[in-house]
Amino acid sequence: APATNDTSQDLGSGGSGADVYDYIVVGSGPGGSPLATNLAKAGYSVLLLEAGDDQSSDISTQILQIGFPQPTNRWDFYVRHYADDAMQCKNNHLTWKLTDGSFWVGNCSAAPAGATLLGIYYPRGATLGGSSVINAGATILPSRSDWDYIGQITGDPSWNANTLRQIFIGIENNHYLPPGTPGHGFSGYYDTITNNGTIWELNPGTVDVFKSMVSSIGGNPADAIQLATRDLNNASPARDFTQGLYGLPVHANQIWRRFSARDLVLSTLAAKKPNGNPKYPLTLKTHALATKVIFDKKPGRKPRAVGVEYLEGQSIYKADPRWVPGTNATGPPKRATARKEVILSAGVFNTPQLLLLSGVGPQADLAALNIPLVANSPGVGRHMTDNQELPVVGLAQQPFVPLPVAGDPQCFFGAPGDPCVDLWLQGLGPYARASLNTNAFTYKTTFSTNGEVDILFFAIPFAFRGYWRLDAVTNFPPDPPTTFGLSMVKIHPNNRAGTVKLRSTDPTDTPLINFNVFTEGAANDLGAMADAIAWGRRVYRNVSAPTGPMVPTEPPCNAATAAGCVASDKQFVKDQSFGHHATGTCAIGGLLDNQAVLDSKFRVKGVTGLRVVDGSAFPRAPGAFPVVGTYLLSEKASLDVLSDA
Ligand SMILES: Cc1cc2nc3c(=O)[nH]c(=O)nc-3n(C[C@H](O)[C@H](O)[C@H](O)COP(=O)(O)OP(=O)(O)OC[C@H]3O[C@@H](n4cnc5c(N)ncnc54)[C@H](O)[C@@H]3O)c2cc1C
Repeated sequence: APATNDTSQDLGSGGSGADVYDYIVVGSGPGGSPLATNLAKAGYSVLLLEAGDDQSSDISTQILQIGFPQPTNRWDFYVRHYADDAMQCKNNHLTWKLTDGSFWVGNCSAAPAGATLLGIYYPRGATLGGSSVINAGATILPSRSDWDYIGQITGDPSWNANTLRQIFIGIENNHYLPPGTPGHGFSGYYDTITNNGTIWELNPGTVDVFKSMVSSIGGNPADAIQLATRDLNNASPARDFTQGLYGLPVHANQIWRRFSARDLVLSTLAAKKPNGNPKYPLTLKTHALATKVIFDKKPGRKPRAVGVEYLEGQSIYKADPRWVPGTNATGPPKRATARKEVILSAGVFNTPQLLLLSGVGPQADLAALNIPLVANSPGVGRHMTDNQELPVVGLAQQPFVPLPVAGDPQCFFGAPGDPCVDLWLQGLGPYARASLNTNAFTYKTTFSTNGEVDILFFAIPFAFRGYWRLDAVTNFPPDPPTTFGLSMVKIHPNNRAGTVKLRSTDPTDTPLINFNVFTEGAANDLGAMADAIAWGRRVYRNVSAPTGPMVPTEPPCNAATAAGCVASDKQFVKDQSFGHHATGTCAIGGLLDNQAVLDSKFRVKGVTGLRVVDGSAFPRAPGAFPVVGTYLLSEKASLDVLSDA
């Protein structure tokens, strides 16, 4: 049975009674849950601490199409893109808090009097299952070179593309390809699905845009629908180098029920022995905010992680939208002890925060906050990267209206009484079918450094300009129904200049987060994105009637030639691009690289008994989307931890 949402509950079973376990895992997202459940299935007692609660009973967390970040399942971070206020101010999607407590979104020039600038909204999942419960589900394997790169920088031959593909085959439960298709798995836990072409037949306007995209690289526009069902995770060695239109796989099953890391935890907890006792020694505590790793420090030996401190209580972290000033933990910090290891999987912002609070980080930063030094690790909270995104927006000659499907009721995004939810529960209706964002177009710009595609587009009749709270008042008009977005995602960004630093020593405070976008490798990244914008404009102009020719509107540029737009396009990208795939704040690297926080086995350098297994560990952004790569990291780490057990 699903866990309850009661405050600070010990929802598992197999712990030892006292707060002593073989392993303690902090965070239940794609980094933590596979590892925690694998260790428990191997017979080790595991405590899984999760600061959020279990929202399984919220139907919107089950239906992929209506799974948005909710106040009950997210933490709201507000980040900077630049240290420089003037540069930051140009962003059109800054969030401000007004004097009456409400939120307003817009750039600095129009901010209401008295408004307090919070920053650029950057939600993360904070619930059982982490961000995999609220994300868009896009499941795109990293490039082969992303895995080989880790092998190169660490000298560890277990990091290579073939091994990681085998791990993928082991976890995937593919619902869109014929069983036996090479490079895929059909009996794992990670459901994958993509469109079967029907969605495009219902959306002829989108297909008109597809045709122009296909023509732009010399393809046959008549093949557009078939191409938009192709497998983007195919095992061909040419995959990473090949431009074109594909189906975009997502983590969901054949009725588009979201798979998330939560499923792994709940199914492991639910498994019973014949006598009815829990089968696996996994203990889950929700509403448990880890605040510190406890170290055993003996002279002449590296400090050893022996447990964690945690606070119990709902919504005690200040990024929780339900947090109200004065909310406290339900008691003093508790302690749990790990006989073997502590593993941090608290996500790209919270794992470095925890390390810093525990005394592992840049020595000077820790000294400035009077945090006793456990290990000087200059790379903690540094080298953060992100896949910057931006839509190339165009207007069509007519609105994008899908053809009606006989019998389909009007849907209400899961609001009470939504008839589409009732249908979905029977495996029917619009929510049980592919949505429009199940397409991808891979594009190689002239700035690709290794011959691989370096931009991924998804094509939707909507301009996806980033994230902000849905209850905020926005300072921009709604888009007309003729709007289309070629949403671009920068693959292999060169910038790793982002930072996560402590705001204070209060573990319920959010850290200070600055992506320092386009600081490193900017000529390449901005060049590629400007190249891709020019391609998007060409695509729009060549869309056939009745949808086209379309008029490119954003980024705005009235120059007569494509070359004339490059400078303003780059500036627009600098001002308005956004991200939500942050990785790399505790990166794996070579033993001699003092910026590498982890060795190739996820062990935190400078101490023992402590690993980091989540999106923080990537030394470069894994492809265009990080989530499936994070599950693969966790599976690989499971092998490493078990081999040391
Ligand atoms: C809105 C949104 C859309 C996205 N869309 C996609 C997509 O389509 N495809 C894709 O590949 N990626 C997507 N991502 C990114 C992807 O989901 C994340 O990269 C991935 O989930 C990271 O996994 P993780 O385990 O590192 O961290 P998370 O998933 O963030 O999990 C961390 C967990 O740790 C818990 N935690 C944090 N601190 C503590 C603490 N101190 N004590 C106890 N628990 C703690 C949190 O509550 C959370 O549950 C999206 C993300 C968001 C937010």
